[in-house]
Amino acid sequence: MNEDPAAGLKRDVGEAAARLVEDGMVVGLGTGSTANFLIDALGRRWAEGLRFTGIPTSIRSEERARKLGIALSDFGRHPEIDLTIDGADEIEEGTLNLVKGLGGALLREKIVAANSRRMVVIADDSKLVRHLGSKAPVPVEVTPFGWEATSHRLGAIGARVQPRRDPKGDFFVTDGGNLILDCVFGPMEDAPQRERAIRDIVGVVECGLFIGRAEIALLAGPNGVHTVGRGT
Ligand SMILES: O=C(CO)[C@H](O)[C@H](O)COP(=O)(O)O
Repeated sequence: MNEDPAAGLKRDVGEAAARLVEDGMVVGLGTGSTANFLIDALGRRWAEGLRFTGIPTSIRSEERARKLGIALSDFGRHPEIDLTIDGADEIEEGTLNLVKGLGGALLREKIVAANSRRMVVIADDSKLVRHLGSKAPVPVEVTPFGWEATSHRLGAIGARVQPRRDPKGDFFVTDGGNLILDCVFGPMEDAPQRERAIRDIVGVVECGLFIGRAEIALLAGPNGVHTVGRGT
């Protein structure tokens, strides 16, 4: 198995973010390899006596947190979340707008982020980009019915579209039973408008552009973890 070269940095930032959680909070638990380090660190804090309620953003994160004994609840019972901590595939300098969803959990992640008082994004500093779309495609979750037509419409607004497949070559199916179309737009100077254009297409369930959601980013680099706010 290939070792993730950024694993150490992801661990550092996951552990730093776990220190933001306080007793009594309702906490959105992100998805992905960085969020896994956060969940593991929260599991250790739980064992030491910290008590909070976790709202997982995917079945994978739910299973991981449950194994560590963390109390979980469903979003319907806690529609107001104090703090969500989640990873990202790209973080735009200055705006902290994000591309998310290469891990396939973007719909729940966006619902949880949209209903959180604060969202903190955690990543190694290779995820910081000048413009979203520089390195990552924009994942777009679509209904299985009519996905070809939806794909065509995404192509018409400038995307090079690749349906996501699982390791066996079948369509990747999200926790919500939908498909993902990975859309390459190249570097975008107009991500907010692009998000609206994507979401206007019938058949699109949600898109992996997170505009104005993250309040701060914790970024890990060789010199440690530092905090970046919007506009800096
Ligand atoms: O959006 C996500 C999952 O849907 C992840 O947060 C994103 O893919 C980052 O993952 P990783 O921490 O493994 O690099």
